Amino acid sequence: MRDKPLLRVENLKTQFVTENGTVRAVDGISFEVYEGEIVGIVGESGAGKSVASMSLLRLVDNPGEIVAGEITYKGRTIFAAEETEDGDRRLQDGVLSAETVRQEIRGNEIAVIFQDPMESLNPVFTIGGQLREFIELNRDLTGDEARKEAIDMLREVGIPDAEARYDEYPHQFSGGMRQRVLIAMALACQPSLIIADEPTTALDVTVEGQILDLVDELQRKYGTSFIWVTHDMGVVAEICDRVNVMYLGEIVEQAPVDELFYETGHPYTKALLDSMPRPDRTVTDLDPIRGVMPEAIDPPPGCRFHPRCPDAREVCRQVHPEPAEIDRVDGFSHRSACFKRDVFDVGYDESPPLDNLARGESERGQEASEVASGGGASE
Ligand SMILES: Nc1ncnc2c1ncn2[C@@H]1O[C@H](COP(=O)(O)OP(=O)(O)OP(=O)(O)O)[C@@H](O)[C@H]1O
Ligand code: NI
Repeated sequence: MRDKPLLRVENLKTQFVTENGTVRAVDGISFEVYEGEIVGIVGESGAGKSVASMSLLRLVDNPGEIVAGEITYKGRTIFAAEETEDGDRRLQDGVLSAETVRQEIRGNEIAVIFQDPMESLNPVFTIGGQLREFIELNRDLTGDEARKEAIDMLREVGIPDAEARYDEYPHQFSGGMRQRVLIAMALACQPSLIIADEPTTALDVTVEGQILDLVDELQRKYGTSFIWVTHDMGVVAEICDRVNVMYLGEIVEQAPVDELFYETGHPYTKALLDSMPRPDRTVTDLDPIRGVMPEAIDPPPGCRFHPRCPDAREVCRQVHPEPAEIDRVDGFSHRSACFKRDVFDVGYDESPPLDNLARGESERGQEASEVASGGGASE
């Protein structure tokens, strides 16, 4: 048995009521974060990664609302509600108020790093001033002590000449440097968990690699847990311990990172991996994922991935798969929501294959790439 998780999310649902209908952005996801691990949330644009991570601190913007599920952090209930029969939601007793989550949990316990540092940094104040003020607000340090701590933090995240650059403004820092400042801010309150929503996506790959190395190092030093949101399996491979793969509001696969890469359970995960550049294959070998992800407003019936899945069968169109445990590794579950595995007793093997668009295109795509590699593509 493992220790209790730091964070537990159960059957979380977050929706946006719009003119065109209800967007089921996050539709019943469950996962845990244990102490000291980096947990990835990966998936294509629109999968629900950001809404899911913002829901954890109840930071969903209007008209979004968490409609169901339970979020517990160190034994405190950040959110717990149930859908009533008439479709309303009812908060359970003992749930922290939104105010308490903002004051006692956010920053001190769970910090957030966003993709665009300029959203979090004020252009008219110096980097050092902002960091110092943040430290004064959140920790028992003032004046020179806070200044010294701010400089130490800048040094810690790899800002060269930290003392001199303390007095510079955000626009004098490169994108990578600004992202390092945000990491310093997140770490400044010594939180147990940092939620990072694609913080390296806008950076070039070299700088991205440096930031990922830094996070890895700091994670080891401070033992901080991370939730790392990305659309990039390369990033997942580099820093995550365990991974949640999201598709259209659902977690379709969940596994320790090596298991996900080498014992892939879900065709969507496989498609993400096949579309990832790797040193051992040429660009022409890359296999983009067929079709586009449908709208979360009107998800396909059955398995939501079935219209794009090369392995889809009739049963996949009719029955909706929930993630089920297909293996256990080092005490962690490997869950997949695909009927191909024997744990699902729904007659996948006897079910007729779907001759859908994805299959046709998949076969054509394969021929094309065979031709390309047979032609001796060099780059
Ligand atoms: N304010 C909003 N109003 C209506 N729908 C929204 C709103 N915010 C997000 N959504 C919808 O919720 C779904 C999930 O969006 P989300 O931003 O979480 O995706 P994501 O996986 O983070 O994508 P990306 O990689 O592009 O950041 C999408 O269908 C999106 O259109
Ligand atoms: Ni996002």
